[in-house]
Amino acid sequence: MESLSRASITNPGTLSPSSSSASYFLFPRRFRRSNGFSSSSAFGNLRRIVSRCRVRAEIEKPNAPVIDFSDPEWRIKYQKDFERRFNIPHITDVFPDAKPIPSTFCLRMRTPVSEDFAGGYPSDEEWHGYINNNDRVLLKTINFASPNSAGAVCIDPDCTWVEQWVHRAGPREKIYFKPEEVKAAIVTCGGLCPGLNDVIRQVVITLEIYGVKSIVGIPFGYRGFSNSDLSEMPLSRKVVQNIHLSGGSLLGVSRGGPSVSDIVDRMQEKGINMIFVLGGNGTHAGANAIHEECRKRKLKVAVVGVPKTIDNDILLMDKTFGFDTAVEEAQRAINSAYIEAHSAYHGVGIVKLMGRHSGFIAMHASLASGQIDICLIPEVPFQLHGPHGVLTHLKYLIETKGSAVVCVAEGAGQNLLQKTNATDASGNMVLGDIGVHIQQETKKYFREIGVHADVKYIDPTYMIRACRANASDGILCAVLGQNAVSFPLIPLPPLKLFQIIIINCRRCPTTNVISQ
Ligand SMILES: Nc1ncnc2c1ncn2[C@@H]1O[C@H](COP(=O)(O)OP(=O)(O)OP(=O)(O)O)[C@@H](O)[C@H]1O
Ligand SMILES: O=P(O)(O)OC[C@H]1O[C@](O)(CO)[C@@H](O)[C@@H]1O
Ligand SMILES: [Mg+2]
Repeated sequence: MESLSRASITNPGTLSPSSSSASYFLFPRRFRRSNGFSSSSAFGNLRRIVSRCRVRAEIEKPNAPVIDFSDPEWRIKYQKDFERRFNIPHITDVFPDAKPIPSTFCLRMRTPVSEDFAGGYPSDEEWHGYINNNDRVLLKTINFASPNSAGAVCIDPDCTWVEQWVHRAGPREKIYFKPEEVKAAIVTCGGLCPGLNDVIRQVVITLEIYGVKSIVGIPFGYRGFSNSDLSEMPLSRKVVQNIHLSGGSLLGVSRGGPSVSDIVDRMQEKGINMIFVLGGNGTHAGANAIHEECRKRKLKVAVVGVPKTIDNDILLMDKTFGFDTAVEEAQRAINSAYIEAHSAYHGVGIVKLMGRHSGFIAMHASLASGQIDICLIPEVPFQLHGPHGVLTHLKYLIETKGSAVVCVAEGAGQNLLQKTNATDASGNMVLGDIGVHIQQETKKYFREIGVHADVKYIDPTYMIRACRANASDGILCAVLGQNAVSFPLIPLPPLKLFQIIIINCRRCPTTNVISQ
C-alpha cells in the first residue's frame, strides 16, 4: 500500500522520552559519537529508515500499480483504485438473495445524555446509532507539504495530498447470519503474543451478546483441524471469563499443519460457518485461502482475521496488540543488562529482542529505557569490525563512559552470520543468533586489543511474549474482538488482510460500549 503512515511513527513527539541520558546509534547510516546524539534524533532516523524501507518495498513490489503522474486525473484514478482494493466482500456477492435481519447486538446499554431528550424521547435508531456501511476512516493523517518534510512518505513526486479512506469497524443495524444458525470457531496460529486470550475472550462474549450459542475453539492452530486426537473446545462466557488474566493462548498455537482443502473439509464436517483466525502473515495467507476455497465450494462461511504481530510491523496500523506489552516487558531485561554493565569494570551488556524483519520492539524498548547506547535493527545494515563498526564504538564507550549496553533485534545483521537455509514448519526462515554472535565477537575483540571487558548477554525472547497483556493492550484486544464479531454478522467478509486491518484501527471510534 502506498504511503501509509503509522501515526505513532509519524508523531515522534508522543514517543520520545522527555529526558534521557542515553545515546542511540543506528549503523551505518551515521557514525556519530554517543555524546549529543539524542533519542529524538534517533527516532527521526528510525522514521526515515521505515519510510525508506517502505518506499523500497513499493518500488520492488512486482504488482505495484504504475501511476502516470502526467495524467491530470491520476489522483482520482488512484483513489478509485484504493477504494476498490479496500472494498469488503459482501455476502450478496456470492448469495444475491441473502436477506438481512435487524441486528441482535443491543446498544441499549449506552447511557443517554440530557440533550438526547431535547426533542422528546429518541427513537431506537436515533439513540443507538449503529455504524453506517458508508462510514469511512481516514488512514493517512499528515498532509506533507514537500517530499523533504521530515518523515515524508508521498505518492507522487510533488507530494500532493491523496485521501485514503477505509471502512469503519463496528456493529451495523442489519445482519446476515441468524445467530441460532451460527457455529463459530476460533483458532490461534503462529507464535504466541500477549493478548491472544483477551481477543478470544471478547470474541466469545460478543458472539454471545449477538445470541450465538455454538462457539468452539480449535486446539493448536490449524493443526487442530487435522489431528483426530485433538477435539474442539466448547467456549462460553463462563469458560473465557478470566482467561485474559494469563498469558499464552487458551487454545494453544502451532506452525505448519494441514492443507487448506483439508481444513475446509473438517469445517464442513463440523458444521462451522464462521471462523475467527488470530495470527500473523502466514495465518492470514491461510485464512484468505480458506475463504477462496469456501467461495469455490459455495459455502456460506465467514472468515475473519484479527492480525497478530508482536513485532508491530504492519505499517497500516497504529499499533498491533501485544507490542506494547512486549516493549514494557523488555524494559526489565534492558534494565538488568544496564545494572550488570554499570556495576562491572568495563561492563558490556547485550540484550537481544524479538523482531525477525523489523526493529520496532528493539527501538521502542531502547528509547523507553534511556539505558541503551547502541540499538541494532534489521532495517539498517551495520558492520561489527572496522573503524566504523560497532566494536570500535563499544571501545570508545568503554573508554569514555566505562560501560555500554547494546540492544539488538533478532533479525539484525543476518548478513554477518552463516546462512543455513533451514525453515520452520510453516516455511519461515530460521535465523542465525545475532545476539550470541555479537557476544562472542565482542569478547574476542576486547581480548585481542588487550582491553578488559566484562560481557554479559541477556536473551529474554520468550519472556517478553509469554506474558499477560498489559492494560493498554487489553483494551485494544477488547475492541478488536468486538469488532471482529460485528463484521461477519453484518456483510459476509471473508476479509483479506488489508480489509481486516481496519478492525485494528485506533482511529476507528466505536460508538458502542464494550461489554465485559
Ligand atoms: N501461504 C499459506 N497458505 C496457507 N497457510 C499458510 C500459509 N503460510 C502459512 N500458513 C499457515 O499459517 C499458520 C501460521 O503461519 P506462521 O507459522 O508463518 O505464523 P504467522 O501467522 O505468520 O505468525 P507469526 O507472526 O507468529 O509468525 C501455519 O499453520 C501455516 O501452515
Ligand atoms: O520461535 P518462534 O515460536 O518460531 O517465534 C519467534 C518469532 O515470532 C515472531 O515474533 C514473529 O511474530 C518473530 O519476531 C520471532 O522470531
Ligand atoms: Mg509470520
